[in-house]
Amino acid sequence: MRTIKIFDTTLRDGEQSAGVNLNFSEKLEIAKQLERLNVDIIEAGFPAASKGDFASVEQIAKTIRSASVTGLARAVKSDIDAAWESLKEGAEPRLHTFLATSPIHREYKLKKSKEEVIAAAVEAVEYASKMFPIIQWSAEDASRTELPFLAEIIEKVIRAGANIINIPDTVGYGTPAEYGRIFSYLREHVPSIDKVHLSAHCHDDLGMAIANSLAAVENGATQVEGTINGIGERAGNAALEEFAVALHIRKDFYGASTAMNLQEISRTSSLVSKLTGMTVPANKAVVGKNAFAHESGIHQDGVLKNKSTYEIISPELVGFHSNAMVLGKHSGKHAFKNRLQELGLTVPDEEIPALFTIFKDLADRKKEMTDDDLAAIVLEEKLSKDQRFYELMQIQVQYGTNQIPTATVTLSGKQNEMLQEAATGAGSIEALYNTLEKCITGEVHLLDYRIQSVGAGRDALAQVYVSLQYEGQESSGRGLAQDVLEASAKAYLNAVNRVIYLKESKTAVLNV
Ligand SMILES: CC(=O)SCCNC(=O)CCNC(=O)[C@H](O)C(C)(C)COP(=O)(O)OP(=O)(O)OC[C@H]1O[C@@H](n2cnc3c(N)ncnc32)[C@H](O)[C@@H]1OP(=O)(O)O
Ligand SMILES: CC(C)C(=O)C(=O)O
Repeated sequence: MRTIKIFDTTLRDGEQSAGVNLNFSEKLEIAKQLERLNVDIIEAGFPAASKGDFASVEQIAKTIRSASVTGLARAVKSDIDAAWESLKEGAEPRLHTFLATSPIHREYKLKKSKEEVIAAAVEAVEYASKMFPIIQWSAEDASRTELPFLAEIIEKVIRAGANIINIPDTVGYGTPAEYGRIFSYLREHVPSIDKVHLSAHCHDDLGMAIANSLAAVENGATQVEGTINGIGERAGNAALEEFAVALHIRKDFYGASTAMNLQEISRTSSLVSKLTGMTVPANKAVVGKNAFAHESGIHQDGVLKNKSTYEIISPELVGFHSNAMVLGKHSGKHAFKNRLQELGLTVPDEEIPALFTIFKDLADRKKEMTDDDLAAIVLEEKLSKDQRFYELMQIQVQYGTNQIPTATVTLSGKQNEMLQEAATGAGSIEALYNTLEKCITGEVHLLDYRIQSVGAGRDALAQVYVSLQYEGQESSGRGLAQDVLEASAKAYLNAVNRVIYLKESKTAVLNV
């Protein structure tokens, strides 16, 4: 089994993502997490680019001990000097220097002939080798470079002292077969190729960064570069978490793995996402919110019978510890009951059908049911079942910017009688609570009212907490509903019902 080295460039190429600007301490935080993830090389920045970049590369090099820290430099002496100054105290100082080789870049950007490009690259590597023990040289835009010229310049930079040769697909133009062929071509046509490591660096402009990286591995690459969550210039880089998990899951096919601590993937991904502000799409492979979610009944049934039916990666493998099986309107009783058990909610079998009806009713209106939703509806149902003296049947609230809010409420009362009232208030909630007060026998004083959403999203459930005084007794109540007003009414009634329940229980005890 070959071990592929992981070169993380989240802090250099990743930070080149439009709109991303990490400060010193954020970069350090990410570098420390990358160390926990156990990547082999951390490209901490481009030291010559700015004082800030220099300082963070320097600090990261001094701090990180178990990974090799590197910095990028053009084929320019002052860039290489800046890189050395910032990296020299690292555990294993390593330079990453590059020069474009493709005809497009030579002609339009560098304005250099092939000979001039070779001379500049060789000079930079020779200069760097007086300082750095390890030098990586990259042929920028390698995938659009004439292969014989690529082989020629690579042979010369190896002789000049480069230890790692990187073949970037700078603009994400290569296809897997084509990109893989570059590696096999170089292995055949560069005489000194066995003295160096070959590295793949792929961009995702055509969505092929991972496929290309894997093709490179099949054709002899021993190092793969990329970023966490695939962030980076334009469409981004190869997502390292996807690459490492692909190798792990398909080691039977690739015969290769990485030293990455896969359990740290979820934490690393969420840290990078938080600090860069680049949210991870829900359907993103390996780290997306839905990556381990099974929504439809047939899939859920299959997974419950044997996970391997629909799950090739376990969430635990990459550090997700909760089962994210999404329950929704297409779910069945098996999945529902199973989820309750996993949440530690013990519900007797005979109560499952009633709960399932409530759940389905809500799921019809809500996109998906989270664990919090499930726990909330089950607790609501379980805990208030015996305490329903006043029960909400219907509410109607009229509200307009220039109108007096008016509420109409229908309740079922203590003796199952129908109670109906209407009242106004300064706002909708006050109108509602004034109406409820008219329905209920006895005096009610509202003491506190709080509302919060259960889970996220516009269709999140509303959880209302009230505290009130009913017939001289303080009580609190909870109400859960998709609508704020309904949740408010339920919370109010729940608090009143608790007082009645307490009084009735005391009477019952006294009567025994
Ligand atoms: C594919 C990649 O991701 S490469 C890395 C890209 N990352 C970055 O560019 C971020 C950091 N860059 C910077 O801060 C700035 O571009 C600096 C500090 C490096 C240079 O800034 P400036 O001196 O203002 O030059 P500017 O960026 O406008 O132009 C780049 C110059 O470098 C030259 N150049 C580009 N690549 C190389 C190279 N590998 N070796 C030598 N020269 C190079 C360009 O031809 C151009 O030269 P010119 O001024 O003679 O035309
Ligand atoms: C500097 C090189 C490696 C690069 O980032 C690219 O070509 O994409």
